[in-house]
Amino acid sequence: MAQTNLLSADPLSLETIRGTLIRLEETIIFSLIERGQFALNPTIYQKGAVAQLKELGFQGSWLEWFLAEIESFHAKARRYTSPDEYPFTSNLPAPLLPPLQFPTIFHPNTVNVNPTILNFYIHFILPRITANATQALAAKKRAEGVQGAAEWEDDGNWGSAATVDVSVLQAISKRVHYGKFVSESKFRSKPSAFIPHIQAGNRQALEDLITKPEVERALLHRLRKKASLYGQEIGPDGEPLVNGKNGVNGTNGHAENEKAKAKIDADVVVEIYESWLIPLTKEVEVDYLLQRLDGLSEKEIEAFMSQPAK
Ligand SMILES: C=C(O[C@@H]1C=C(C(=O)O)C=C[C@H]1O)C(=O)O
Repeated sequence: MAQTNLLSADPLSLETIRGTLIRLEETIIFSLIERGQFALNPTIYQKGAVAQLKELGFQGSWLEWFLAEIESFHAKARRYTSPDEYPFTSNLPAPLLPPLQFPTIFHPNTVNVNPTILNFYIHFILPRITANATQALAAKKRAEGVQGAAEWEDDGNWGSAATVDVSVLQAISKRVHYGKFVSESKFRSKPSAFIPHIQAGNRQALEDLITKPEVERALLHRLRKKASLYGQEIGPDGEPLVNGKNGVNGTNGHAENEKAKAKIDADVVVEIYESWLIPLTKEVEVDYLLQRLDGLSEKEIEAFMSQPAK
């Protein structure tokens, strides 16, 4: 399955959309594994903390500078002209190439939760996925006589860490904003189920309508399996590394602290989805539905109301 359903025969097929969301799980898990190699390096995320950027006249953080530079280049290469990608940077340059003709899929809307995604990435996701590398750096610093806040500064990988941060943020943004495809698909399948709640501004009723607990349960179960599998350390002999009873790596012991050998903690991946990605996706679904009737005439709404369920 591709990472986008725009090129499929029916971009609003719920099955195709869900297939794309499933495919994005690999992208997100592997980019989180990549970022987990480096320590937190908190200075990267502090606005105005890097003197060299201030000398350039840039007042944001190291990460915001990476986002601005990378997304500006991507915009010139015609990225962000498709309905499934949302930049974190505003005022991007125009594309060098003429825009591709994508099908009109969404009703005009202003839904964009990237500021929230950036916020929870920095304050919730990063500390969790960099915990092992940060703890190892702090131990190394203490061995060198450094104590306190300075223990966490830094492993020097500001460029590599921020480059991966941008990849993670773009993958999470695509995944969360796919909620618009889901909502448009569900709306078109039975407009009359949604219209009264949209007209009443009833967020809870709309969220209850779009929520599919069985899909979420299957997703979290699948995600734990994927994160456990992809997070395994494989030894030179091609066998998974686990901590033996004597604490020595090997293939003959019990996995006493499997997490110590995993590249990523499967519980953390599940928590990220359960606490943030799924709720935010549903927020996008509801926000989009609340704008779905904007600009429509009474006659157009009545036509939707009389449309039989698909
Ligand atoms: C994305 C959908 O809508 C909701 C959001 C989901 C998610 O974020 O993974 C899963 C199921 C639904 O509760 C869907 O129905 O597939």
